[in-house]
Amino acid sequence: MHAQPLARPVEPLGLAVGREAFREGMSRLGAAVTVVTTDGPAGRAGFTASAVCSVSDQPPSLLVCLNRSASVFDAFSQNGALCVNVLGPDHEALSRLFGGRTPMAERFEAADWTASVSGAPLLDGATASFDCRVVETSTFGSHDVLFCHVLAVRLGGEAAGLVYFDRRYHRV
Ligand SMILES: NC(=O)C1=CN([C@@H]2O[C@H](COP(=O)(O)OP(=O)(O)OC[C@H]3O[C@@H](n4cnc5c(N)ncnc54)[C@H](O)[C@@H]3O)[C@@H](O)[C@H]2O)C=CC1
Ligand SMILES: Cc1cc2nc3c(=O)[nH]c(=O)nc-3n(C[C@H](O)[C@H](O)[C@H](O)COP(=O)(O)O)c2cc1C
Repeated sequence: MHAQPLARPVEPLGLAVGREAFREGMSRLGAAVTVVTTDGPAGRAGFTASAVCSVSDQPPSLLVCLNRSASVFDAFSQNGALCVNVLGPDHEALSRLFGGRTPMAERFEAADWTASVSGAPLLDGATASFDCRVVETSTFGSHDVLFCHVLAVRLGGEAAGLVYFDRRYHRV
């Protein structure tokens, strides 16, 4: 048997990777929808986030990617604490509210909240909530990546979720 040559002709892959092609591809990477909240000296704030990821279970940690141009950016970077609230199937309207361009008071009026250990608002009825302290921040492109130590986890009654895929919400 002869070994196959390693080099193969390069085939066209499709769209060149500009912003639009990147977003088109990313629209097919389904993700859980969360509302990330904070409270502290810089005030209460929250935004819808799909760029949330588990990092390590020792120490229990996760990351959140936050656009520096978001109105909530200063509150998050100054408070140093946040809560990741994983949304359930009935939270589509809440996700839209926290998804931008709505005054902060109006966003929070739409649901019930409990203060967590870190001070960040925990969403009552969330599928799961991760109360966190921000321990490290990296700046990359338009976003800051917030590395967080998880201080406490609260589980909701039912393991049901909301996924954002193909620019639409899907109940899981
Ligand atoms: N990671 C992020 O910052 C995300 C931001 N969004 C915001 O919601 C708007 C609507 O999103 P879609 O309906 O999904 O349509 P879209 O065509 O704007 O985005 C498609 C996908 O690209 C990614 N994406 C969008 N904007 C991004 C950004 N600034 N940085 C990194 N990744 C980004 C996300 O995975 C998104 O689901 C976006 O224009 C953006 O403002 C939505 C999802 C993730
Ligand atoms: C489904 C969905 C997912 C989003 N995910 C993120 C995210 O992971 N990171 C981010 O910075 N913004 C994300 N956004 C956009 C923010 O929610 C939005 O910029 C934020 O609410 C601030 O908006 P504002 O500047 O009008 O207050 C997402 C929006 C939607 C609708």
